[in-house]
Amino acid sequence: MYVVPDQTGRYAVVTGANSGTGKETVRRLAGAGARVVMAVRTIAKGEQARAEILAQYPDAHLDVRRIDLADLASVEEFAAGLIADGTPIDLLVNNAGVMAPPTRMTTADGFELQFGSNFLGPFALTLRLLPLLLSAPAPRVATMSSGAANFGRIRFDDLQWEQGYRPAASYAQSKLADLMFSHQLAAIAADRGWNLMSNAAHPGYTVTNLQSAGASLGREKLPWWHTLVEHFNPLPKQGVEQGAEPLLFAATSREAAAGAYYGPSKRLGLVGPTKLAKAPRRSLDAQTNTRLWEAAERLTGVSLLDRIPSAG
Ligand SMILES: NC(=O)c1ccc[n+]([C@@H]2O[C@H](COP(=O)([O-])OP(=O)(O)OC[C@H]3O[C@@H](n4cnc5c(N)ncnc54)[C@H](O)[C@@H]3O)[C@@H](O)[C@H]2O)c1
Repeated sequence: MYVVPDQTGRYAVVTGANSGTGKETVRRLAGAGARVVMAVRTIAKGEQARAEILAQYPDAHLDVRRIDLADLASVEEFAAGLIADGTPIDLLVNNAGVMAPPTRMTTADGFELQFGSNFLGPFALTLRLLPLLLSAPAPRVATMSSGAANFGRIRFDDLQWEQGYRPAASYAQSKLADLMFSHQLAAIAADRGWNLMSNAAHPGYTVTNLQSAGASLGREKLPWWHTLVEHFNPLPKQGVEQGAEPLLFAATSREAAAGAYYGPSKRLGLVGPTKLAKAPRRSLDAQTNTRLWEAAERLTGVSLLDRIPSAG
């Protein structure tokens, strides 16, 4: 079991903090002494998770705040709240995500739901919080990708899946985009001499709400392929305590490195202790990563130069 080093004095923001690996990440960060902003879409669910964590760690400093990553105005409002507070952010954990709505859905801004909430929302959030991150002494941005990134391809000619939506391929694209974003942020930080560590993780196969039926995704019942996977799947699965470890390692370990990608080490990389994961080749091409970054700046209207006027 990975032991999170002392986080006393560190201020963290975790998205998707009310369930799954996000809630476990908050629990372990709080247990190690961090103050944590629990960024959630539904305040009541966030408060419920907060109460559960406080039952274990009564002295934890947990602040539940609303963000909808599928709505750029909500991302801006959330960031504005933190900017108004002015507290330097030591750690941003881009954990939240959705998987494979059976039919094409869109965000408030008209983006395909997975590309919008798994990649563009976190992209805008990270850029908006950069000034607060860069005012912390040793800031980190840990981003949750997925083994699905291995099967992803960035469809620059149809990022929003307007020509033939495929749920799993769209999820894979969004998670590859997360990894490319993490690599590109690390490259930018190195280039500009920022003391900011950007890295990424994937949780292997972890039992969470991600795979459940959910009316909010238009999924009254599980997709057929998921039922097959559940019944015949010989793949190992793990609980959130284990599944959150690569992300916690990326976010807190003194051995973690900028630009690195972490995942479980055993049985097809789906379970087991954390180790460096092999990033898909497609996530390592600097030119393509720059192209994706520029597309994200255009689509979100949030750019690096706006955030850090003196940069460049
Ligand atoms: N569980 C797995 O096996 C697995 C595998 C690979 C990657 N992942 C990744 O792990 C991360 C966490 O997922 P999980 O497995 O804990 O599932 P989960 O469904 O329990 O957690 C996802 C969280 O994201 C939040 N979220 C979704 N859309 C949001 C939005 N628009 N705005 C704000 N929050 C939003 C949800 O409310 C929830 O709290 C995701 O990024 C997912 O892609 C999970």
